[in-house]
Amino acid sequence: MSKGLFITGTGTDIGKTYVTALLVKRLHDAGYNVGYYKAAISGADSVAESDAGFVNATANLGQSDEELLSYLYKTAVSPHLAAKLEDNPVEKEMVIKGYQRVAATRDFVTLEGSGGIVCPIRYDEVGHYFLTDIINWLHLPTLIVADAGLGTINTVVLTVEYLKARHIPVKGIILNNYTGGTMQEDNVYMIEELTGCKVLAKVAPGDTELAADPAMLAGLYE
Ligand SMILES: Nc1ncnc2c1ncn2[C@@H]1O[C@H](COP(=O)(O)OP(=O)(O)OP(=O)(O)O)[C@@H](O)[C@H]1O
Ligand SMILES: C[C@H](N)[C@H](N)CCCCCC(=O)O
Ligand SMILES: [Mg+2]
Repeated sequence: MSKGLFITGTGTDIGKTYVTALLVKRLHDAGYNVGYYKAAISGADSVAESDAGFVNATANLGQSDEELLSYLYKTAVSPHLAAKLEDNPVEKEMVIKGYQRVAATRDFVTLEGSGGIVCPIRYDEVGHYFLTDIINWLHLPTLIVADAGLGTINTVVLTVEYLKARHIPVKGIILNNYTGGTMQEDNVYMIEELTGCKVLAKVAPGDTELAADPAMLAGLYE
C-alpha cells in the first residue's frame, strides 16, 4: 500500500524543491521505492526545466514527464491565475488520478506544493481549490520547508497554526540555508518551542545530500 507526504513551505522560492530533491534522493539511494508528484507547476516552459524535472533528475527517479505532474503553466504567477491566463483550469479528478498513477508503482509518493500553504490552485466560477484541498482529497500529512534565517519564527508558526486549525498533520520542519550561529540556533529552539514540531533536518547552501536517517524520513509518510 503506497504512502504519501505533502511538502509545503513558508512561501515561494524558499527551497521546497531543493529540499524535496535531497529528501527523495536520500530515500532512493537507501533503496526505498520513492516517487514525486506535483499537481500544478507554474513558471516553467517544460517539465525538464520545472521543479518536477529537477527532483526527477537529482534523485534519479526515472519517472516519465506525464507521471511527474498534472498541470504545467509557463506564466510565473500563482497557479490559479496561470490557469486562467492559459485557459487550462485544474480539475479535481485529474489531480487525484495523477497522484494515484504514481502511487500505483511507488511505495512512497512525495508531493510538493506551490508557493506557501495558502496557494490558490483554481479560483473561478466552477471551483475554489487551494493546496489544503489537495491535501484533504489525498488524506496526506505535511512537512514544512522554511528558511533558517531572520523572520522564520513568524512564518513557521503561522504555517503550522494554519495547518493545525484545519486538522492537517504536521510531521516536522526542515530548515533550509542553515549556516548556524547564535540566531539560527535560537530559531531552531523557538520554532520547536512555539509549534511543538521537530526540526528534522537542516540544509546548508549548496548541500548535495540530506543529513537525515532514511528510516525516519520514510516514517513521515502515511
Ligand atoms: N540550500 C540551497 N543551496 C543552494 N541553492 C538553493 C538552496 N535552496 C534553494 N536553492 C535555490 O534557490 C532557488 C529557489 O529554491 P526552490 O526552487 O527550491 O524554491 P521553491 O520553494 O520550491 O519555489 P516554488 O514556490 O517556485 O516551488 C532555486 O534556484 C534553488 O536551486
Ligand atoms: C511562480 C512561482 N515560482 C510558484 N510556482 C508559484 C508561487 C505562488 C505564490 C502565490 C502567492 O502566495 O502569492
Ligand atoms: Mg518548487
